Amino acid sequence: MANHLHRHPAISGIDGLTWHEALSKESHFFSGGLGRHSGASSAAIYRSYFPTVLQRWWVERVKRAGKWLCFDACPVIACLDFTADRLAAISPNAKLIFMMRDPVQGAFSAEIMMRNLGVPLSWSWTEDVAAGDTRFAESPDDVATLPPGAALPEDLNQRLYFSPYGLLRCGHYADRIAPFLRHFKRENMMFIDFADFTSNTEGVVREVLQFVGADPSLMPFKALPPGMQGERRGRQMHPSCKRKLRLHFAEPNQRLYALLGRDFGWGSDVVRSAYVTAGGTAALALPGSQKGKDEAVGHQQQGGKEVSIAAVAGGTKSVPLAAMV
Ligand SMILES: Nc1ncnc2c1ncn2[C@@H]1O[C@H](COP(=O)(O)OS(=O)(=O)O)[C@@H](OP(=O)(O)O)[C@H]1O
Repeated sequence: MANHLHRHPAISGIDGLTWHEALSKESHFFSGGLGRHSGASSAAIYRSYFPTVLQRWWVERVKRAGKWLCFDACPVIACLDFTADRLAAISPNAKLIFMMRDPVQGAFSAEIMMRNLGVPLSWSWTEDVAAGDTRFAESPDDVATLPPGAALPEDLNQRLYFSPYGLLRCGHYADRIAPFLRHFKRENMMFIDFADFTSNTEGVVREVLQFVGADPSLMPFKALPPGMQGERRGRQMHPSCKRKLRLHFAEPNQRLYALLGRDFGWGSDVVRSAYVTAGGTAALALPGSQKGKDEAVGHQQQGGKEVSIAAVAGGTKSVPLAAMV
């Protein structure tokens, strides 16, 4: 999406760094790109990431392409709850676009991206689920309500990117959207299913242009290669891990669908999951059931492995994407 928006004559991205393609679309300002004591609350400093007002003059007066718009396609903005009020203080009328991918796919994409960058992760979604598996252990989110201007924890990025639960938390979309709903008008927020973007890229790009107030007719659509594509190099999520993640996300996904009044259909293959309990009795767990309860009921220890049996019932990541300022 960022690559498409860059093509519009009225839209500028950030003036990014060059060593990785992510840095030409993502400021990482709110997650401490300028240091954890930088406050990440200053409008002037945030503005310095973007082209100068000379660009506005060029776009609006010379090219006559409409109102000049800038965007920051930094997914961590929406992964960190404390960013909502900082962003609102800087740009209260920003248009927010949340592009959300099936969080199971998103979690694997995140691991692949980090491994391809050479990050030595101590865990992998390619491994079988084991008894007491720490990959799914909940960790506290002690930065959720960090006050504006407060210093960021030194290990914020490690927690966000390197800890499995840090990544899973990003996929609890209803919870991540909630702070933004408190600080921004609903009509300034747009929600996109990544699957719609990939299957109907032109249509979704056009909708985004209309939403932000850019004239779609000024940008003839062109198919582009996927941005930030992660080479799999034969790596696959372990089936047991995938099932466990499906169950992990079933309840947060249902809350997202209720919040937005729209069923994204992620993991519809595990609509009903029958587990074998330790006593050998099958228990039915529905995606809307209470968080944590499913796992307590449904997993059996067999030779040190945790076993779940999913009954398939029909059918077969963020991320949040951009803040327009
Ligand atoms: N047009 C199009 N079609 C299909 N897939 C696409 C497209 N654009 C981006 N992608 C896939 O999106 C993943 C990268 O997303 P992001 O650029 O948002 O990365 S990040 O979240 O900012 O890290 C990354 O997913 P994976 O390859 O699964 O890792 C990209 O391949």
